Amino acid sequence: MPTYDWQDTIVAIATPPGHGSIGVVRISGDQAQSIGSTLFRGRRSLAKHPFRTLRGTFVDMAADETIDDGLAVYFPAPRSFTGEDVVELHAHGSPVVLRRIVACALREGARAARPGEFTLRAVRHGRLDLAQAEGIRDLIAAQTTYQARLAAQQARGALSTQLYAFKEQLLTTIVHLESAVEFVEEQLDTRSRTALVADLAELEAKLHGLAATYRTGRLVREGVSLAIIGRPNVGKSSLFNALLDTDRAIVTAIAGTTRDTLQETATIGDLPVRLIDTAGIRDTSDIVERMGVERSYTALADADVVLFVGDAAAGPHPDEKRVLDHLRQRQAICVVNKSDLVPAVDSFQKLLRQHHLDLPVVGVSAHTRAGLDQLKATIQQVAVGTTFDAGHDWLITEARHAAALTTAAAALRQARETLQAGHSEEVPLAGLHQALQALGDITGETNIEAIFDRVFATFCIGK
Ligand SMILES: Nc1nc2c(c(=O)[nH]1)N(C=O)[C@@H](CNc1ccc(C(=O)N[C@@H](CCC(=O)O)C(=O)O)cc1)CN2
Ligand SMILES: Nc1nc2c(ncn2[C@@H]2O[C@H](COP(=O)(O)OP(=O)(O)OP(=O)(O)O)[C@@H](O)[C@H]2O)c(=O)[nH]1
Ligand SMILES: [Mg+2]
Repeated sequence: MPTYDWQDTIVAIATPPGHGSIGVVRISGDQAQSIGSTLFRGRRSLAKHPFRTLRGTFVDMAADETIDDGLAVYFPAPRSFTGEDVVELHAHGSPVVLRRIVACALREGARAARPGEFTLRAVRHGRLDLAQAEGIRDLIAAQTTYQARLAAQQARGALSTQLYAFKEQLLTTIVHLESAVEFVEEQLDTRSRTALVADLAELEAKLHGLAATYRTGRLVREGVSLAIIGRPNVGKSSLFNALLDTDRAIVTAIAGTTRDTLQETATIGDLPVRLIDTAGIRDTSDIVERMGVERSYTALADADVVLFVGDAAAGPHPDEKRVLDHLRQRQAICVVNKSDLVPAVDSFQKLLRQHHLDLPVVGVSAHTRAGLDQLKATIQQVAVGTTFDAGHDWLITEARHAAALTTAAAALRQARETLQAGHSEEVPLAGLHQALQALGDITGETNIEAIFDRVFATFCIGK
C-alpha cells in the first residue's frame, strides 16, 4: 500500500501519449508555482497573473536551452482542479518535448505523479468525492455517448446526491433510536417502532432497487459480446460487415470462406458491443475448416448474445438442428438473412417451434440493410431487457458501488428485523451504523486507504 506523500509536488503529462498539436504538462503542489516559473519564461510572470493564459518559452536551465514555446497557466490554491497550487504548461504535442519538460520539473524537485494522483488530491482536498472521481475516470474511458453521459452526471455528483439523501434518512432514524437509548423516558412506543420499521423497509427497497440496476449498468460499462453463428454461406460475414459499417470480413459465394473467428467492437444503440464473426458450422474433412468450426462452438458458448443466422433463400436446413441444440437457455436471436430474395421468417419460426425454442426472429438483408435497425433494437432488448431506458433514474456501473449498496441493504434488514422483534435499541443501531458506513464507502467518506488504493490504481497517469 503506498503511503500518500501529500507534501510532494507532483508532475505528469496530462495529454495522451503520442504526437499531437498540443500537449499539456501539469504540476500540482506547494512548489508548483516556483517550479513552473523556473521552467517558463514570459513577459509576464505566472505568480503575478493567476488564471491567465501567458505566452512564453520553456527552458532547460541545466542545458541553458529553449525547449519549446507555448502557454502557461497558474491556478493558485484552492482554486484549482486539485485544490492545490497548479501550473499547466501547454507545449507542442511532441512526446520528446513533453518528456523533457517533465524531466526539468523533476530536477527542480517535483515527483512523477502516480495514476490518478491529481484526482486523488482533488478528493483529499474536498473538491470531489470518491464516486465523482470514479465518474471522471469513467468519462475518460467512455466508448459510447450513453456511457459518457452517465459518467459525466456521476462526476457532477448525481450519485453522491442520491446517497446523501439516503444517509440523511438513516441519520434521522439513528438519532431517534440513540435518544431512546440515552433517555429512558423516551422509550420507543410500539407505534413509533412500527413507523420506523416501515421507514427502514422503504429505504431498504430503494437500496436494493439501486443495487439491482448494476445488472444493466455492468453491460453499459463493459458491453456485451455477440457471436454470429450459422451454416456456411448464410451471410454471417456480410451481416458482421453490415453491423460494423465496414468491409472488415472477407465475403465470397464460396461456402467455408471464414476460417477463423474475427472480432470487432461497435456501438449498437447505447451498448458497446464486441461482434464476433465465426466459421460456418458444418461437417468437413478440411482440417483448417474443422478447427474453425471448433472455434465457432467456443465463441457460441462464450457469447452474451448469439445471433443464429439462417438463409432465407435456402430455407431451414437439417444441419441447423445441431446449432439449435446449443441455443437452449441462451440469449439468442434468429436472424433470417437474404430476406431481399424471398421472405422466410415464417419458415424459421416454424423450425424454432419444432425444436421448442422461443427466440425472436428478425428478417434482414445484409445487402440492402433492410431490417438492420430492427435487429439492433432486438439485440439491445435481448441483452439488457426492456428495462434499459424505461424509468431508471440512475444506473450503477461499478461493482464496488453495487457491493456496498447490497451490504447496506443487508445491514438495514438486520436492523429492521431486530427492531420489529422488540430487541433493545442498541441491536438495530449497530445495523444502522453498518449501513451508514457502507454508503460512506462509496463516496470515500470513510477514507479507508485500502479503498483509495484500489480505486486510484484504475486511473491513468496524469489524471
Ligand atoms: N486545461 C485544463 N482543462 C481541463 C481541466 C484541467 O485541469 N486543465 N480539467 C481537469 O480535470 C477539467 C476541468 N476541471 C477543473 C475544475 C476546477 C478548476 C478550477 O480551477 N476551479 C476554480 C475556479 C477557477 C476560476 O473559475 O477562476 C475553483 O473552482 O475555485 C479547473 C478545472 C477539464 N478541463
Ligand atoms: N442476396 C443476398 N445475398 C447475400 C446477403 N448476404 C450475403 N449474401 C451473399 O451470400 C454469400 C455468402 O456470404 P458470406 O457473408 O461470405 O457468408 P458466411 O455465412 O460468412 O459464409 P462462411 O464464411 O463461408 O461461413 C455471398 O455471395 C454474399 O454476397 C443478402 O442479404 N442478400
Ligand atoms: Mg464468413
